Amino acid sequence: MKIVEARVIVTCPGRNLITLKIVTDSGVYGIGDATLNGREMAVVAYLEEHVLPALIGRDAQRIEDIWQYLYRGAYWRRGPVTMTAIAAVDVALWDIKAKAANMPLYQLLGGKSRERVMVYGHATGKDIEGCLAEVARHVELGYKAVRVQCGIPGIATTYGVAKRSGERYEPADSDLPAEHVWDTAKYLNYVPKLFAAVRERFGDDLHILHDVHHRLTPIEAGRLGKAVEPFNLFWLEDCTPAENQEAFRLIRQHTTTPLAVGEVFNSIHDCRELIQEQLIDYIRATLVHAGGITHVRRIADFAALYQVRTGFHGATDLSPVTMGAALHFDTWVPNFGIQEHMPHDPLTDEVFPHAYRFEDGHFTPGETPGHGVDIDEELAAKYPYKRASLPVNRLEDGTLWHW
Ligand SMILES: O=C(O)C(=O)C[C@H](O)[C@H](O)CO
Ligand SMILES: [Mg+2]
Repeated sequence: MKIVEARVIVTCPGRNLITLKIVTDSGVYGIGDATLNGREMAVVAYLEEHVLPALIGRDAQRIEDIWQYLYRGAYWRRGPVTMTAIAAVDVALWDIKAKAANMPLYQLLGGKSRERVMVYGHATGKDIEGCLAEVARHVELGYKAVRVQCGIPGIATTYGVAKRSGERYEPADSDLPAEHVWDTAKYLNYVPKLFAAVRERFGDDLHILHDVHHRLTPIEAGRLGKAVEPFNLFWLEDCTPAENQEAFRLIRQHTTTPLAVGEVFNSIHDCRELIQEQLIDYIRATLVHAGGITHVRRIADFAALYQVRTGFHGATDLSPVTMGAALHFDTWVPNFGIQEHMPHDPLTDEVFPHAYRFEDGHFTPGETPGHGVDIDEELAAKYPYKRASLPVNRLEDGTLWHW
């Protein structure tokens, strides 16, 4: 089954999304997501200039060999641009293999380990009351797990909080990076009150999650984890930047709050100590940014040895193609924890028809052969790329901080 065509489709149906389409001489084609939020065109250039010409004529069935060819063959290994480009190829090839086998992808991976995939939704509010109203809406919709984020008094903008209540949160919201302001002391004083209010209003059964988005130092993260133990969080995410994996030893010494890390990781080497030393509980590295199914399967298998479970990134900058492929992976992977879910804009869903379905706080990937997600190219062409940047963060004195 030879690859005869490989091309990149750039579209912006509400937000920028990059898709790779690989066509074989048998007529079977596959698609992969290549979206790297705020750096989209770097991956487009990498694919078009360096990867796609080398794919033409190769056997689409040789997924592992193509993965190794693109990884080792680049010489410049790893990094988000390289690993996102490899992921797009890999997911498209798994899509082709499963379609050719006439199987939904989860069957090819090893079959179902569960009937359905629990997801968490995002409740965001300008203040605690606003967030509680959003939690109530999610509970009404059937969610069993909700990530809670709210505005912090005295800080003009806070990560994860939509501009207007009830609106979708999209951080890449301006041509050039918007400048946000951060104050750790105000955040640490306030955020435990949010968890207390959620527990009081919704009881003990609802799973609650929170994303610190890399803003604390290790000792501050330890202090927060310890302070919020009574509220029994499902996880505390990205409590400190994780380039320094050792930092998590300090946090672990201070708290039993479960920790999730890894949405910015692109390789098993980014999380090797975190997993091996059992410094985290959930690994968030996912298909699109970490080399596709071929590589993330290695991360998940390695994590399973240490009872670390998956909790894949699933923000709206990960296209429906990643969502579909991730749901097949989640259905198979033995050490599944939870899957993030942020609904896409209805227009995005129209451009990417898909087989996955939400019901009662869970998703099922569908039975369509492949990963079950397609692209309507005619519709996609109506929405051209529009540059959009993620914000930057500064402390009140102007020091550049982690966003
Ligand atoms: O969904 C999350 O947990 C995020 O942290 C979302 C990120 O800010 C987003 O994917 C950045 O592109
Ligand atoms: Mg996050």
